[in-house]
Amino acid sequence: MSQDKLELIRRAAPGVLPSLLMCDFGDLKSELDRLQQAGTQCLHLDVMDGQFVPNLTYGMPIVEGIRKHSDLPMDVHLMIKDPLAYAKPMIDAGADSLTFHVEAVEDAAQAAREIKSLGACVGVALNPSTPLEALDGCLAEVDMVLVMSVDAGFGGQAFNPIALERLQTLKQSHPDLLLEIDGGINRDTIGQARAAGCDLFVVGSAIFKHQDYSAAIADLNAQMSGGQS
Ligand SMILES: O=C(CO)[C@@H](O)[C@H](O)COP(=O)(O)O
Repeated sequence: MSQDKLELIRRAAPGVLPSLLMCDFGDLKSELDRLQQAGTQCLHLDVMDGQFVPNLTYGMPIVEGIRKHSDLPMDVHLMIKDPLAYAKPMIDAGADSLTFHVEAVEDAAQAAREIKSLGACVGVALNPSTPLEALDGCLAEVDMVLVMSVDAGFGGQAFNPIALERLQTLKQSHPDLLLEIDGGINRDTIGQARAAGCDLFVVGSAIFKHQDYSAAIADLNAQMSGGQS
């Protein structure tokens, strides 16, 4: 089952995952329709608890609401203090992939095993200030690594290039892992991240600040492949 979910997420690679953090939540159904029409293959959902990060977003009711209106795979990024307490409720609400922060748990390998046993694809995330070695004990247990290129918590921050070295290192040491990047991804940074080995590109501002999501995503895809828009 977790293998099927991994396959679902893998099918979106290489590709752009719109981060719903930046969307119009008052008009969520239209936003989902616009993203689907723009060719989105997978949605990225940012769950924040106001404790692990100084921002608060949403929980299971919104994830469930999105699931009712969209068949797209949902990649859920848990920026919360106690990811294991919410893993099953999030999966029941419709999450296909759950990513927890290595900084939030005592035993990342055990957390990954627990999430996988619930049937989801499992990812581990790390902030720019956390040493890459913090992942050493859990890489054999996860399907995906989310390399943060900003401090988790807010959209619209500047890209931190430390993420590029990390992607290169992980690609070399663990070529089978899915690699995802999140934060400050736009037409200037997406090509560098792809060249560093990244598979999935979470994008907020560089889609939602545009009126035309199709054009914005097409441009990001073109830049990702080193082409011109
Ligand atoms: O998880 C986060 C922030 O913690 C992200 O998903 C942001 O929402 C990405 O936004 P941009 O940096 O692309 O504006």
